[in-house]
Amino acid sequence: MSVFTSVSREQLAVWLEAYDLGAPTALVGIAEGVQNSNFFVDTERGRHVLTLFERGVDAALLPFYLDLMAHLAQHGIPCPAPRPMRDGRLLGELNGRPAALFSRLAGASVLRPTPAQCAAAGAALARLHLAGRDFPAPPHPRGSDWVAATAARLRPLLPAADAALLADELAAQGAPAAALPAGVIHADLFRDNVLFVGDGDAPRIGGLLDFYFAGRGDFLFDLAIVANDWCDDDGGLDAIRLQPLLAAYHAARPLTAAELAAWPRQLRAAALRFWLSRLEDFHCPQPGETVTVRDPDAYRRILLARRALGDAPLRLA
Ligand SMILES: Nc1ncnc2c1ncn2[C@@H]1O[C@H](COP(=O)(O)OP(=O)(O)OP(=O)(O)O)[C@@H](O)[C@H]1O
Ligand SMILES: N[C@@H](CCO)C(=O)O
Repeated sequence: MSVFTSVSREQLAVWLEAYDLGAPTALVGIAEGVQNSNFFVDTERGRHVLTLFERGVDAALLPFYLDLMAHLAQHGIPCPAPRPMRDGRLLGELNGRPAALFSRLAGASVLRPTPAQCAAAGAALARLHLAGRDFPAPPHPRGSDWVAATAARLRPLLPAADAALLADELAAQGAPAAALPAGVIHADLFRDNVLFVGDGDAPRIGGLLDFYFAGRGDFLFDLAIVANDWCDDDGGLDAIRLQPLLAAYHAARPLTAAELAAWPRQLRAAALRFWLSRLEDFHCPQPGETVTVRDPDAYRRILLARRALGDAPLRLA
């Protein structure tokens, strides 16, 4: 279920008067998604997606997210482009929620990506990093401060073995060994946030969605998030999918020696971040938040498997 706040055709028609897009011709709630309320909206002048932002998204950061998506779209990244109102505003309010209208993108997400789709995702991530490199951004909201605070809050709630694993991993992460190339990162580019068109052997990316964890961060952390989700094989990393992902990323933005050395640790940092957020959603659900809890144990398994890989630098084939 992903329409948490409903919108009537009458409300939509009034709201659309602020835009230069004509009257609405269709309004359909979107079933996918677990955080915001999304609708396909057609008007006399185009096809759009309407998003009502629910409580899980930090409303203070919405102007940044919308400006970022506008910037990336202008630089050729296939992300939803916010539609400006007649007076230039990107963000409005509908039915008591902050709301925005976006370009409707083509394609569908895939649960089992092919090697070619992994390569397309790697290239798209590198292009996103290059396009957002100089865009002013606050730190992404799930960085080291959030990790430390969330770990401290969760530790008393966890079984002893999990609390020990958490403490050990935090100690192992420690301070970064070297500054890594940084800029705007997506920070949540899971498979369900990428739309593909074309078949699995000749894919084209139709859309990169859901920028609501974006901010400034290490590019390698973003790549590790993608590798952990796209290339996981029951905890292990599947080389058949990982190699094309990394090679395509590297071809568009070559990884530095410091990044190759930091890879094992970033895989663990990325696994830890999602283990913690899933544990937080499970143990400390926020009143009024709509987020569906995803399995924390999947990321506990991924963290354990990445720890078992050791510290050898990444070697690109
Ligand atoms: N601009 C767009 N063009 C086409 N489809 C879109 C667009 N934005 C969203 N969608 C569709 O809506 C679905 C839900 O969107 P999204 O993933 O942003 O949901 P959410 O609830 O906001 O976030 P989450 O990823 O946390 O579930 C997507 O899977 C996709 O099918
Ligand atoms: N991608 C996240 C949820 C949405 O941020 C997860 O799988 O835990």
